[in-house]
Amino acid sequence: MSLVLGLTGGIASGKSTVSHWLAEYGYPIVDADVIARQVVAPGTIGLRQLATLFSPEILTADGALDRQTLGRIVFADRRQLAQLTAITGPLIRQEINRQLVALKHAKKELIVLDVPLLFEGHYQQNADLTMVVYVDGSTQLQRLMIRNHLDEVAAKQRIASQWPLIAKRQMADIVIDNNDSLAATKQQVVKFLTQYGLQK
Ligand SMILES: CC(C)(COP(=O)(O)OP(=O)(O)OC[C@H]1O[C@@H](n2cnc3c(N)ncnc32)[C@H](O)[C@@H]1O)[C@@H](O)C(=O)NCCC(=O)NCCS
Ligand SMILES: Nc1ncnc2c1ncn2[C@@H]1O[C@H](COP(=O)(O)OP(=O)(O)OP(=O)(O)O)[C@@H](O)[C@H]1O
Repeated sequence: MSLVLGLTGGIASGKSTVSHWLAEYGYPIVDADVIARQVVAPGTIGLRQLATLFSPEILTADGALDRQTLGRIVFADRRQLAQLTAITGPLIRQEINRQLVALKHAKKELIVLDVPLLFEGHYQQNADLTMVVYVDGSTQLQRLMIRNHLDEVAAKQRIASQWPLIAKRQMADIVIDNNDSLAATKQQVVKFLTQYGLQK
């Protein structure tokens, strides 16, 4: 039987960093952010629906999704974010379920379900264990501002569009503290793998 690890955190808390390490160990990753891009790729129903709902400025000259512009719109307006999620959410869920079924069928020992909105979207029901990558608010804000070239107001809006990270930490089976160095974080991931007999 496969062990499904629901991996989550807050925006820019270090989820992808941890999932890359787990992928290096050879474990398959079901990555909601990657799927979220696939379901609105050029030519998809998802993109057509977004183009109808939002203003034409969300499309680039060659008809692809201008993610930066859409991000600016939806993270500044909860109503529009809800409209976006109403379109992308079911498409993402369907593809996540499809990948999980295929990986379980292939009897993968560990399947990593990497979903930023794991708890908000009740995806923990699909997981045997949940892991939250945690950082303090000030570190999260700083890393997000640097990575996405956002000012403080825009970065705070993005953080506020998700459940507080501290609440997610309380809900998790396993907490990875990513406040310090990457090496210190990796050590915690290796400890988890060892505890569960997954160190290859
Ligand atoms: C708004 C979009 C176009 C911005 O794209 P961009 O490339 O700038 O960001 P990216 O997709 O890499 O997301 C970065 C992070 O933003 C956060 N985030 C994304 N979508 C949401 C959302 N609907 N609500 C709260 N936080 C979100 C996540 O922490 C995610 O890891 C994009 O995030 C999107 O299409 N979001 C809707 C799809 C979705 O709900 N994704 C979450 C997967 S469950
Ligand atoms: N321990 C660390 N020390 C310094 N920088 C870090 C550390 N961990 C992650 N980072 C940096 O912080 C940023 C956010 O990390 P990452 O992209 O892994 O977060 P995420 O949770 O996957 O974000 P998102 O939900 O937005 O996709 C990245 O620029 C990453 O390089």
